[in-house]
Amino acid sequence: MTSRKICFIGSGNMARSIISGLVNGGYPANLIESTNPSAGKLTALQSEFGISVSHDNHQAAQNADVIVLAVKPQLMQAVCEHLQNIDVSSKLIITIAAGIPAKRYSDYLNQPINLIRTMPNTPTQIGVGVTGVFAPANITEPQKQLCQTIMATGGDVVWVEKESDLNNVIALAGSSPAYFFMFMESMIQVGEELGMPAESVRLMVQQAALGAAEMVKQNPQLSAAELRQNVTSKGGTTAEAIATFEKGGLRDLIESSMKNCIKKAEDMEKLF
Ligand SMILES: NC(=O)C1=CN([C@@H]2O[C@H](COP(=O)(O)OP(=O)(O)OC[C@H]3O[C@@H](n4cnc5c(N)ncnc54)[C@H](OP(=O)(O)O)[C@@H]3O)[C@@H](O)[C@H]2O)C=CC1
Ligand SMILES: O=C(O)[C@@H]1CCC=N1
Repeated sequence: MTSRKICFIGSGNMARSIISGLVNGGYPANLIESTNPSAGKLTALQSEFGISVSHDNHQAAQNADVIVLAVKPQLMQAVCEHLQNIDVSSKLIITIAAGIPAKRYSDYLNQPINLIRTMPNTPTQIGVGVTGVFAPANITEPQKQLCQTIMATGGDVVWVEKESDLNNVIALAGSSPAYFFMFMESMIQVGEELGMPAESVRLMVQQAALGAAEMVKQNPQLSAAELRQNVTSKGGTTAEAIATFEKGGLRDLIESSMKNCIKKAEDMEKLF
């Protein structure tokens, strides 16, 4: 495992997920620092993962070999401008922000930089995440390998050749855990309205989702459609549920949701 010092600028949901993946994946906690303006998240990260924490972005970035930019896109410019007088020529910068083109960061930092753009997702916190990664042409193989090592502690890593493909990654993986949570949220609500005990309802929905995902994973020779058909007895109960989804336009809805997700990322790129 690498011995590079990593600092996270911003300690919100996604930084926490990556830190959790890193520490649980064996990355030394004493090489990780995370910054945030408010104290609560820092205290929690420090006690849970044993990492260093700070309110001082500048000092943390100065001390790090790898800087992970993990603030909201609209704060990114101001956060980077505050770091402008740090010489980052020997550092690797990894951004996780949606909707900011890689080339903008050298303007924000006012110097040439080594930056890799990534799109992780929150299941990274339990080691089953997936991260899309795009490296601009100036990034070296050792820098790519370092990024791969860091992001792989949280799960799978998918490298994309074209930066624009990262917006597809957002729709497929970055944002998509929320789609599945919403599906489960709705099922849990119905189950509870049917009068089943909340704990049993959650267990059934959770295990059905987990089991379905695991079956996709363990049966690469079968398409998702075939796995669905294997559940669906002719004239049976599942067929009725699926027909209701079809009639309600679920497939069109999924397509337009994903396309709107991509469009939002593209629109954000025009703003930054
Ligand atoms: N959540 C997700 O599933 C994913 C998010 N991303 C990207 O990750 C980034 C962060 O998103 P997410 O973690 O969800 O957002 P959060 O709001 O949870 O985290 C952002 C954090 O940045 C902190 N912050 C605000 N200002 C500063 C500052 N000046 N210096 C340092 N930290 C600061 C905030 O602190 P405070 O709350 O105290 O203001 C907050 O803790 C975004 O760019 C997003 O596009 C990418 C993939 C997936
Ligand atoms: O919702 C967002 O903008 C971020 C990016 C992907 C997941 N969360």
